[in-house]
Amino acid sequence: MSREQQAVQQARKAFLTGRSKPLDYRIKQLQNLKQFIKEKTTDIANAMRKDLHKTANATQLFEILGLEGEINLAVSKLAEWAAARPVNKNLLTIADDVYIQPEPLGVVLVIGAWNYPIAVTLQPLVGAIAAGNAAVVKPSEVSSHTAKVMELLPLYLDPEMYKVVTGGVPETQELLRQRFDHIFYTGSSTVGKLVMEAAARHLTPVTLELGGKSPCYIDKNCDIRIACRRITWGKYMNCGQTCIAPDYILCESNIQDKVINEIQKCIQEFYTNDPKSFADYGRIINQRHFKRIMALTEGSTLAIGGDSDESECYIAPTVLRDVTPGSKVMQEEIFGPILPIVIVNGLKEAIQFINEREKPLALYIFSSSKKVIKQMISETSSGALVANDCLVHFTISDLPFGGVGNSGTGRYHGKYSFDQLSHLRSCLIKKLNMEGVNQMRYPPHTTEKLRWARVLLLKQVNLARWRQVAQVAVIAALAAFVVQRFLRR
Ligand SMILES: NC(=O)c1ccc[n+]([C@@H]2O[C@H](COP(=O)([O-])OP(=O)(O)OC[C@H]3O[C@@H](n4cnc5c(N)ncnc54)[C@H](O)[C@@H]3O)[C@@H](O)[C@H]2O)c1
Ligand SMILES: CC(C)=CCC/C(C)=C/CC/C(C)=C/C=O
Repeated sequence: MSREQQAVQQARKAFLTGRSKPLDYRIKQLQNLKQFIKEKTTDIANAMRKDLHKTANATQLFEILGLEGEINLAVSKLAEWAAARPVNKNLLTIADDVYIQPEPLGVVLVIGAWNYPIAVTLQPLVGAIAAGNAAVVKPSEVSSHTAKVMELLPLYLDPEMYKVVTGGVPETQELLRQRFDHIFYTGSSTVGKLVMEAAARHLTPVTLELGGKSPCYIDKNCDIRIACRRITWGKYMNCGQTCIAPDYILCESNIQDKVINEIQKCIQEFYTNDPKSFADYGRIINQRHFKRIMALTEGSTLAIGGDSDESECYIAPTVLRDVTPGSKVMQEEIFGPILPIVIVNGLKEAIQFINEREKPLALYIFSSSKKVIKQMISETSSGALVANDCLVHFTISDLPFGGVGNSGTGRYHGKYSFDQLSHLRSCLIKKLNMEGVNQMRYPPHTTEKLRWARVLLLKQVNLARWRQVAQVAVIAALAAFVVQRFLRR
């Protein structure tokens, strides 16, 4: 039996004991997860520096804070999320208990990516634990140092219920041959398709947190200085290796020079004149990606940056101007510090440009006009839309985070993680009395019964607005009528 098979079997066995169901157990595991990130702060920071040249503070700010917030929220809201959820009823079921009962799915496979390895691997795990599942966690082998730290997780969590399997493509493929109750994958759309294919063999539902090109439209009617500050931050953070980084700028030709000028000033302000020796400027994860990104710049005109050093996987913050839609850099997600500017002739053309391509994970618009922002919202589709800023939607636990179409399927963060990794079971508990009310659904199906069925089924009842007494009165009246109509014949 392979190591992967063993891990899944043990996790399933642990799940079947039922011990992950009580909320106290889940809360304890979530607290232990928090203890892990607290006690391993230095190990995580060191690993992140080795993998991605991130400073300890950047790791705290962009990975740990969000994870901590998600854990705190899950701990404080778990009782509410896990409770039965009463629903509105129709008159036919007014006397019944009708509610949604969230229940654990079983064993969840979490496959993480390398760019924010802690955030994108452990935030889904928070949802899996909160929802009462067992989990097998597969950190990305590409961020190998951080993966090594995550191997220590079972020292903090129930080691039979939560497994960490490290390894590369063969190990992931072996995992994907196993049967899971949900697969939560973060990574590229190409591998996302393979994950979905493997999941389909077991009819396993998937969440796919993918990527793609996230456009950024700058309207001429906007404070270009402020817009460029926020775009520069969102683009060059983690050396452009952020799933929701603005991939390219769309703007009119008459503001292009100003945009370039303002971005140049911000690069200097944020990363100094020498980003290569500046601690808060990152590195490309490996030479394969370095070569891929450098090749994307071929055939386009350089406006800012362009320096690189393969031995250090360093690529300077770079802007390309007057980029054509057919250029290499516009054919795939850049996932690096290259920012192309594509010229469009106003909002309408920008919208058309966006709609002719895959639905993005994030769409950014900078404008002082509410009307322009509204038009962008109503005439396009994307996982998220942010106006006049970049990335910050990721920090709001009440916003579902996820893509649409090619950028992903499913969503998470906060209660969305809990729901995504739960089965929302429909429950209807009827009593064995009041049989008279049911006459209208039994044969023979007369026209008169159908008339009653229309009333009983189509009339929605909002229980919150009804008092107990009113309910009883309606039930009594209905029962009396039906008994009189059908049973006395
Ligand atoms: N939507 C999000 O939340 C989010 C977050 C981070 C990254 N991303 C996207 O991820 C992409 C970058 O990540 P990546 O794909 O380079 O990460 P990656 O190479 O680390 O792959 C992700 C995971 O898939 C596994 N994998 C890779 N190839 C495989 C194969 N052939 N078969 C089975 N498993 C395989 C890896 O082991 C890893 O655990 C970008 O497109 C980015 O936008 C999305
Ligand atoms: C701390 C603030 C203001 C914002 C954080 C935004 C951020 C780091 C987003 C990255 C989200 C993420 C894990 C993307 C995956 O590629």
